[in-house]
This record gives sequence, structure tokens and C-alpha cells, in this order.
Amino acid sequence: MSPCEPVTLSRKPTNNPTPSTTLEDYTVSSNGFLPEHLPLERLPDPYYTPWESLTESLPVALAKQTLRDSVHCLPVLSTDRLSTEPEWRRACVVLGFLTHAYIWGGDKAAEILPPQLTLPLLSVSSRLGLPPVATYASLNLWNFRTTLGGNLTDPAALHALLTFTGTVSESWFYTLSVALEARAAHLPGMILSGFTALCSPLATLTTLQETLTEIAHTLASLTALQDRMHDHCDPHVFYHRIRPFLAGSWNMGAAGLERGVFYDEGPAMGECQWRRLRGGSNGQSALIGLLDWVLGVEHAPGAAGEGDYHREVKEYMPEGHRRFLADLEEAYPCGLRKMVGELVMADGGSPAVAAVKEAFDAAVAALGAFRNRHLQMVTRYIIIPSRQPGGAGQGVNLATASSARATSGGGGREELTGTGGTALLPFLKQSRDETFRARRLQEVQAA
Ligand code: HEM
Repeated sequence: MSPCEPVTLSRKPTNNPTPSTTLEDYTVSSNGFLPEHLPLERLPDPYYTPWESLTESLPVALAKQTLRDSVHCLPVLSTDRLSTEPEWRRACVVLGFLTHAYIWGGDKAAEILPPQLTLPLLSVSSRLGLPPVATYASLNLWNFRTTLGGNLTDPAALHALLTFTGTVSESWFYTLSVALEARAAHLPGMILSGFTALCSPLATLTTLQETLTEIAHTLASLTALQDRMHDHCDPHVFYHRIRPFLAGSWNMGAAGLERGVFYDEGPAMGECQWRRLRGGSNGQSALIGLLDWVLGVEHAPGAAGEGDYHREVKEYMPEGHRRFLADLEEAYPCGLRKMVGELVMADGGSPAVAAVKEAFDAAVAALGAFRNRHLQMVTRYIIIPSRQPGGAGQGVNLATASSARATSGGGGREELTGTGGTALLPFLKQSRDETFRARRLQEVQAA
């Protein structure tokens, strides 16, 4: 088979609805999963000044431990005066930060969230299709501004709008992910048009190979950028001061939330309930979900005792992004892996097909390398600080709970918990191993 010969394999979409070809339908922009325009820095309606004033002084209020009192003094504001999408997103950012600051901003975690936060948070979250908690979207995707000419791919040009600590480490931690998303901004469109092209009668092996090569190339750039976390994010500051605020209420018994968090909706309102939700984590990035799907990476449910983490975190993505992944998965199950597998089975001896297989393997290896580097970062930012004596600080939170586990002996390191509530090391290793397994094409064929 020559590279320019049309490919004639069964890679037609299933009978299910095909993905809309308009990325905007999925709130995917020319900046990928980042918004088209810079996020709002403040809600324009003065009605929301009480929220904005409190978030402005968030690091100070947390340091002085006055944040909870200030929240109690807030009026219960309605979301009726939010109109544009950027305003709803800004409200989501503000309320996400205030909620986590309230829960973790004391010597002990607060188990009860007051109506000043629950009522607007539930309304905003429901409007955006997100759970009522801080997510990757509110911490990262919608929480940045730019300087230096506004190049989103340059982390030095990005600054977080809101932080819990006011530290450079925290701003860098969030905005490095913004730069990562920006560097991969072309992937959603490229992949979507790649599939459209591959489903045409004139599809060629060259198109397939070029798509795979570009994915591998972009992933190598993301891995290099990930390494720059060390430039300005101090592991000690991250572990002891930042990470505790990112924790959710899922699997946080050791950090003081045995039952989760009670969302008090006030008298005669809603059905107040205990909720156990995962905290903010880059695991909620639709970009990584997209790469997993396109390379046919299969994450086994029940991995490392985690239920179906990779499926479940999709519920923590903005509604449009979640729908984008779901439509692609439904229309083209197992992404390019299935196509490559069919080619190899049909004509594995041809040099052109061998080149496609090589490009596929390189792309999978690049995603595996990304996850390997991520594991190294987790070691530096969580495992090592958790074992260092004397830094655990006061109170009960994710840092003190993790340090107690890590230093208790008996292999405690395997029990450390991520902000998303996972048993982090076994879980991350399994995700990495599942990535490399995508190279076994015969397994998807058998499925
Ligand atoms: C200091 C930096 C970072 C630390 C300490 C860290 C830590 C963690 C931890 C503990 C988890 C397990 C899930 C949980 O319970 O939260 C996780 C998941 C994950 N993180 Fe990070 N992370 C960091 C930065 C990043 C960056 C920059 C990315 C890039 C997108 C990233 C991508 C992911 C992904 C995709 C997952 C889900 C697991 C997987 O698919 O392999 N992380 N991270």
C-alpha cells in the first residue's frame, strides 16, 4: 500500500450522531479548551461587590483566619444579575475559591457550608454543568490574565487572577496549565478535521501519519513545559500552603471530612444534603481526556481502588467539553487506535502501514512519557515534602493528614491521597501503564 493510496477500512462513524463540526458548539475556542477571550477580572455589576471585595483580600483574610466570619456577614446574593457567559464563569471562579477557603481556612475543616455560598454556588454550577466545588475550570481555565503581549503559551506572561495564598508559587501552579492548554490549542480542531478527512473516500495513510506525528510532537512540547513547574513553584509552599486548599470532600476522612460537606441551603430551601466531591485536579483536563481517547488508551474501571476515576472526572469538566469528548467517543470508539489496528491487520507488511504504526507508537510513547514526568513531579511536590519532618504545621488538613500517613511507617507512602481523593501513587502508575498498553493493537481488535 502506498502512502497516498486511499485507505478503505471500516472507520466510518457509527449510527450515533456524529460530532458537530463546529467547535463553538462545544465551547471549544481558537484557544482550545481555554476561552476565546481573556476571563473577566471582576463582575461588572456593583451588586456583586461583596463577593469581589472578599476575594480581593482572600490571602489576608485566610492568614488572619477571618475569612469564615466575613462569609457569615455576606448577603445571600442572587445569580439573576449574571448575564453573559464570562460573567457566569467569573462567578464560578469567585465562589469556588470562597468555598474552598471557607472549608479549609481554619484549624479544622468546616463541615457545613453556609447559604451565603451554597445558594449562588449551586445555581452557578448548575448553569455551567459543573459540580458545586472548585474544579480545573475555575482554578485554571477561567482564572488568568496576561502581560508581556498576551502570549498564552508563555507561562511567564500569565498570572492567576485569584489565589488562596498570594504566592508566586500558587499563581505559577495554575497558569503553567493554562500555557499547556494553549500550546495544545490546535489539537481539538486538528483531530476533529483529521477524523473528517479520514472518513472521506480519499483518505490517505499520509493524513493519518501526519496527524499522529503532530500529536507526538505537541506532547513532547507539553512534557518539556510541565518540567518548568520547578521554575517558580516551590514544593514546600505547594505541599503545605497551596495543596490543602485544593482538596475536595471525597475520601477526606483523615483530613477531617468523614461525612463530606453539608450544603446548608437555609430554611425552606432545596433539599440540603451532604456531598462528597473530588477537589480540583488537572485530571479534570479535557485535553488529556482527548489525548487518551484519540490514542485509544483504556483506563480500567476500579483502577487502584478508584472506581471509574477517568470517566467520573468528566463530570467535573464544563458541559460543552464533556459533550465534545462524549460525542467523539460515541462516533469513533477507540479513536485512531482502532484505525491503525485495522490497517496493520489488513496489510501489516507494507512499509507505508509500518510507518503509520511507528507514528502511532511514538504518539503513545509521548503520552506515556508525559505521565512518567508527571509522576516525577508528584514525587517532588507531594511524596518528598510529606516525609520531611517538622513541616506539617498546625490544624487538620490534607498536608497534615498526608504527612501523618507518610511517616507512620508500614509503607504509608502508598496511602497518600490526591486532592481529587485518589490513592495517588498506585492510581497514577496504573494510568501510566494503561497508556503504554495502547500499543497492543490486537487488544482493541478483540474488544
Ligand atoms: C505540582 C504539580 C502537580 C502535582 C503535585 C500533581 C498531582 C496530581 C495528583 C496527586 C493526581 C491524582 C489525582 C488526584 O487525586 O488529585 C494528579 C492527577 C493528574 N494530573 Fe497532576 N499534578 C500536578 C500538575 C499537573 C499538570 C501540570 C498536569 C498537566 C495537565 C497534570 C495532569 C494530571 C492528570 C491528567 C491527572 C489524572 C491522572 C492521569 O490521567 O494520569 N498534573 N495530579
